[in-house]
Amino acid sequence: MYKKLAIATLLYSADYLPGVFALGYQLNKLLKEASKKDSIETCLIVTTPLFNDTLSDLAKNILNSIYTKIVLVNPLAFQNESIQRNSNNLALLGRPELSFALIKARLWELTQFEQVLYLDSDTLPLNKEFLRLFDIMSKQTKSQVGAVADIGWPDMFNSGVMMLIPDADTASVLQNYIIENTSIDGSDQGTLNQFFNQHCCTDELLKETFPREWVQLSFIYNVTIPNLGYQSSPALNYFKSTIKLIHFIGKHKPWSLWSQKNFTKTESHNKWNEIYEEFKEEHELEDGISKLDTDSSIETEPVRPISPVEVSQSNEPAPNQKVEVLSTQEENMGNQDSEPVIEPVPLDFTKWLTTFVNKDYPTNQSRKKGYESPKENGDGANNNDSNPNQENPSNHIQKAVLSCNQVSNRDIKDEQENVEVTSCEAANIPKPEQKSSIDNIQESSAFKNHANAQPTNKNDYYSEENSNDTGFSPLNSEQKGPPNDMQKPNGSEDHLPGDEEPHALIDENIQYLEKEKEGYEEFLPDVYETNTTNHEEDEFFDDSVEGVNQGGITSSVATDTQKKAKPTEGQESKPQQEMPNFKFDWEDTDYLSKVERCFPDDIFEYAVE
Ligand SMILES: O=c1ccn([C@@H]2O[C@H](COP(=O)(O)OP(=O)(O)O[C@H]3O[C@H](CO)[C@@H](O)[C@H](O)[C@H]3O)[C@@H](O)[C@H]2O)c(=O)[nH]1
Ligand SMILES: [Mn+2]
Repeated sequence: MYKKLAIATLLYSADYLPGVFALGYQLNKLLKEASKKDSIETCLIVTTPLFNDTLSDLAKNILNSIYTKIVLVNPLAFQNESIQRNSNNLALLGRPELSFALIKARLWELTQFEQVLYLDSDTLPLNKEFLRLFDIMSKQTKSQVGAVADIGWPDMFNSGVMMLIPDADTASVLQNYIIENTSIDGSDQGTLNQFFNQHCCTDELLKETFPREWVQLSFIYNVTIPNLGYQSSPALNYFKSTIKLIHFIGKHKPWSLWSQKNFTKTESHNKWNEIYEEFKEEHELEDGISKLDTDSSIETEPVRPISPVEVSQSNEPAPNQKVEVLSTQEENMGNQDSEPVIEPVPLDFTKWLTTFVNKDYPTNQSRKKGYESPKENGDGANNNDSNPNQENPSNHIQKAVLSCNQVSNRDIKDEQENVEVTSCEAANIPKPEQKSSIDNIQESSAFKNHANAQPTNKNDYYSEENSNDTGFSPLNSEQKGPPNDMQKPNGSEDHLPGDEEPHALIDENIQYLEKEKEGYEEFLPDVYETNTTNHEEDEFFDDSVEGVNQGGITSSVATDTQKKAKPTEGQESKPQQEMPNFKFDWEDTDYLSKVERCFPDDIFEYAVE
């Protein structure tokens, strides 16, 4: 009797679609190669409003064709409160968009599967060997999670690759745990570690009876990039041939313009681009999407999106499609990338994304045109007037955001074609042989148990330094706003997920993700206004500041990176003194006089002078 197995990934904002596409495409390829296509489902967990209201039919068709099951999920109960509670710790990561990643807790509700391999959408399995995880974890129990040590704090696991056993009780206890506890990192990784990982139990007595267990998997199943560790370069050489999966952690994903400009020569990013190109070819997306030449036409030429009609006409309608839904309400967003582009860029993400976002959606909403500089609002006042209903999830988030649909709205405002999506059932699948099932899962009702014997929260060791290492934040000026469906959940403490009313798809309830301007510029070249740009960002693109110590601000690092660290394949062989020197704000001390950071490729190295 075979187990019902699945590989699942997550999508709660449209800007991660490229990752979801490339991953889904690669999964299909490798499952086919391993002759496991019939025995392992590929499952996309996607937030309900994003799927129903934001994504275009084309995007849905493609998703349907590359994932066998699409599960619509709604926010966790008390999402808003959780985000609020976690905001301080999340601020240490500088990744406000991850406030919503706690929705990964819903993975344990996928009880139609006996075992699930969860993969972040920024992961890329390199070969079919990654499927060995199902063998390695064949005796897994529901109280265990299989995962790889996180490079930032190796006593914790990275939650981007996890083997898990879906289980209603575990899901219930976990969701209550989320309600009652603060996450170490403000997001899912902290909470999942606190919940499953015995090493996170700081009380020695409780540790002995810790009810759950992290089973540590080999790093080769989740090689996070960039890897800042001392041993990373030689180890990478040594273990290279054994690597099964790579994971692009941090703010800059391989499909982002920043990465496309800075990481084009690295092997891992080349690999991702290669898979993405194959994906495009298979789906005949070559024309009109993500084909960008270098000239000024970038900003002036109208987008020629591939119409959903073109796709659906050439494909069979999907038989027996159904949707799984897990609960209440949630966010969506569509964002775009780009910036004042002067170099060839493989992906024109703005054009690309507007093709995949429902044309109707942004035009129905009022949204803000400018952005607030995060530095101008140090008190955390809510300037987010495009989100009048938003319940001040965190000051950090509030001040760091910008209405994300501006560009898509702008780019598509003249388009006559409106894609009306009224139900998931209407979606077609492009390839008849690849049938996706979209199901509604009713949320399990018993969420009343409380987690016991949990460690107390220790937030102090997740310092900014650590977050830099883990999240690659020193080089990253991007800031993404969280999905902003952060309205107060219906109910009070005793309102449990099972009691929630079914999610209603009402436009007014859908708010817009906003993005901090600093990072958002990557996505929004044509709304980039220099007079509202903070000084640091000007410097980001300004050659004249090369070599100038910016006083330890993040953008100074980014400036150095942009101009000096154009990584090339042969860079490793250069003498150390020719390497670019990166200074992080936390290094702006005596330490800096002794230590030089180099950025030979996409990996940092230390060199003591
Ligand atoms: O705006 C977003 C952000 C995230 N995701 C999804 O959530 C996943 C996690 O976010 P990601 O950007 O991949 O996080 P990492 O940079 O990998 O950061 C680390 O920290 C996160 C927060 O704890 C964990 O979720 C990750 O697994 C862990 O690797 C993504 O892959 C996506 O599947 C979205 O759909 N939209
Ligand atoms: Mn990730």
